[in-house]
Formats: sequence, C-alpha cells, structure tokens
Amino acid sequence: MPDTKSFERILGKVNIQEYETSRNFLNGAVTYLSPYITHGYESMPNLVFQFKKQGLTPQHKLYAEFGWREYYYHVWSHLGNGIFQDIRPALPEVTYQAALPKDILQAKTGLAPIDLAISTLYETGYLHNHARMWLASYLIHFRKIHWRTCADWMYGYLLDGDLASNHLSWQWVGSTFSSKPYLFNAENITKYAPVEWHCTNSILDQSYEALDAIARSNEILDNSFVLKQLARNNTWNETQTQIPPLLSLPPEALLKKYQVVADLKLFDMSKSNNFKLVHPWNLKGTRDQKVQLGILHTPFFQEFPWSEQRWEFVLNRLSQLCDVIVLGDLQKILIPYLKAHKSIRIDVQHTYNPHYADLLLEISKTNDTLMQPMDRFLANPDQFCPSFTKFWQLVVKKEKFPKH
Ligand SMILES: Cc1cc2nc3c(=O)[nH]c(=O)nc-3n(C[C@H](O)[C@H](O)[C@H](O)COP(=O)(O)OP(=O)(O)OC[C@H]3O[C@@H](n4cnc5c(N)ncnc54)[C@H](O)[C@@H]3O)c2cc1C
Repeated sequence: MPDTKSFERILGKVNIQEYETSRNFLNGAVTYLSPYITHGYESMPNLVFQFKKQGLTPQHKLYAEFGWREYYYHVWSHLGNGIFQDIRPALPEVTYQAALPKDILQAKTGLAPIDLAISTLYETGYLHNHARMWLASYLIHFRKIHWRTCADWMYGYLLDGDLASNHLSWQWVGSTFSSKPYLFNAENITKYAPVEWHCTNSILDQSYEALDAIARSNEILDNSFVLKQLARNNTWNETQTQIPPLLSLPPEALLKKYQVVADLKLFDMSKSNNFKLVHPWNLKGTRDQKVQLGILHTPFFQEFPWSEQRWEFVLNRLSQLCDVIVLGDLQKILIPYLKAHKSIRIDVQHTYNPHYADLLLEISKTNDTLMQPMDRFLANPDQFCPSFTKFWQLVVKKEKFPKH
C-alpha cells in the first residue's frame, strides 16, 4: 500500500535517462508517481523543480508527460463537467454498449493482455500507460463499449484515478478527443510486453488496416468461440474471479480504523476559528496551526465510487494530516454550521472535482475563505487549446517554479 515512506523511496528511484528510452515497455523505468501526484502529496511545481536539479529539461519525455497532465487540467478548467461527454463526434454509424460484459468484469476474455491488464488493475490499483491504452482500445473499438462506462469503471480501481487524465485519455483512445481511433495489435504487444502478455495467433493478430475497419464498423471481436473450444478441451480455468466492489462509502472497518465521523457534534469545533479543509486531492504537508478537517463529500462518491484499496490509501493519509475526518453530504452537515459561525476562516485548495467544486463555492460565499489555486507548473492559457500541440506551443516557456 503506497504511503509517505514509499513516496519518498519512489521519488529517490526516478531515473530520467532510463525513463527516456524505456517508458513504453511494461517493465520500463516509469516513475510510479501517479497515485501521489493525483492525491497531491507534492505539488507539480515542486516536483518538476526537484527533477530539474537532476537535469530534467523541457526536451525530456518525462517533462512532456507531466505536460500532458497539465494539459488535461487545462481542458477541465475550460470544459468543466463537459469532459464527461463526447468532445468531438464519435465514429459515425458505430453503436456502443452501456454495460461491461461479464467476461471483462471477470478478467476472463481468454486474451492474455486484456485479462492480465484487468487482473493487475484489480490487484494493484495501477496499470502501465501502454496497458491502459491496450485495454481502452480493446473495450471501445473491438467490444464496442461506450468510453464513459469504461472510464468510470477504471477510475474507481486506479489509485491514481484522476477524472481529467482518465476520462480525457479514454476519449483520446476512442477518437472523441483525437483525430483517429487508437489501435494496437498482437505485434505491438510482443514488442512492449513480457511474454506472458503475448497473443500471437489470437483475434488481435491482425493488420492495422483490418483492425481500423473493425473499429469503424459494428463488428465485435468477441473471443467466445475460442473460450468454448478451450472449455471443451478442459484447458480453460473456469474459476470465478472475485470482482472487487466499487464503494460509495468506505467499508465499516476503515471508518472505525480511521475514526471517521458523520456528525460534527462528535468533534469539538470550537477549538479554533481557523480551519483548513483537506480534500482527497490535496494530501500534502503536515499538521499546522489550523484545525485540519478531512472532507469526504458523499455526493461525489455516489457518482464516482472507489475500490477498498483506494479508500484505504486516502484515509490513511488523511488521518495523518487531519484532526478529524468528516464523511457525509457536506452541503447538509458543514454548510449550516459555517453559516452559523461566520467568524470561521477557511483555507482550502481549489478543485474541479464535481460536487466538491460546488461545495467550495458555497463555502466561499458563506465564510472568509482563502481559496488556494491548484498546483501547476505551466501556465493555463485563457484561450482553450483543442490539442496538446497547441497547448505546448503556448506554455512550454512559461514554467511556474517555487521561489527557493
Ligand atoms: C485509458 C487511460 C486512463 C488513464 N487514467 C489516468 C488516471 O486516472 N490518472 C492518471 O494520473 N493518469 C492516467 N492516465 C495516464 C497515464 O497512463 C498515467 O499517468 C501513468 O501510467 C501513471 O504511471 P506513472 O506515474 O508510472 O507514469 P510515468 O510514465 O512515470 O509518468 C510520470 C507522471 O506523468 C504524468 N503522465 C504520464 N503519462 C501521462 C498521460 N498519458 N496523461 C496524463 N498524465 C500523464 C502522470 O502524472 C505520471 O505520474 C491514463 C491513461 C490512459 C491511456
């Protein structure tokens, strides 16, 4: 389970030069920083500043990948909840399903790269970028499942689940946020993945031209024929995979372990007039003079539930930072309290996450609020950039670094 110590260990292991040459390989030197970046263990300007001291320049791949993350935030800042709908028209005449079939949920498609990607996601809450792209491409283009269904599902299991990077990447693969569908084939997997992922001679062993035609039609690359044959030959393991549930509330055991409260009366709020609100995307720093209140706003989790692993990861860190963690519909629990105690000053970092954004707006109307901007290392252009290239041209020379 990731924690502060593992963050420091992982940070110390980043090798910018090796990243450059190996990042596309499943066993390449990627950073594994994403869960910590998503949850704000460290600010992006600080991270980039640290890596610059080790030689990172705007020409490095890692710099550009950090840039993609900033780009997706730029898009989120302009489109808001519009990122949850098609940004460009979907491929014409293709019908996408709204539900994920059982063989996918159970990681039992019979296609090694797909089943391994799904079981790795369930077990670890992490997937290499290439595996995410293969899985996304397979589900959208070869199984014709709507990108939004898939994005919501994957988001809940990823420890780094970030609505901008996740939903916009799914749209990029699907072609509703790019100029063409992203496709892969068996040869591509042989090149970048270890042997147990290979799928030569499977339905994925086709030319890009053939796969492109499939993506643009209603044809489904279903492996059920092969599965039936394997079952007949007794070479198919029929055991059911346990599908980890996605939970809109943390499990009871975690609520107890981290002493989460659902009622402000259970905590002495009169201790101070200075409150820092800590949401799940700003888990940096230490306890300071202010009373630190961890805020888990249930309307968000009803729409975007999390796996138990993700709840544990976030609650563990919140409990280190906060005097108390409050869970509930905070429009009903917290806002009336703040309205009745207008002298309370609030310090909180802004977020675009749905429901939280509305909550923070309401708080800022009610109380004296220091709304900290989100941590970016690049400028956020006023003009909407419909492509990463356009964004990059405008921002690459406009870094924002801490003044050390
Ligand atoms: C379908 C799909 C879903 C994705 N969902 C998420 C998500 O929910 N959260 C998330 O943080 N990333 C997401 N990504 C982007 C990328 O896969 C992950 O950021 C990366 O794999 C995380 O592992 P890492 O930290 O080892 O990455 P590294 O390769 O070491 O990259 C370092 C950091 O750069 C950023 N980064 C790298 N690649 C990308 C990228 N393509 N887009 C945006 N930022 C990037 C991340 O912050 C990452 O931690 C998704 C990509 C795809 C194709």
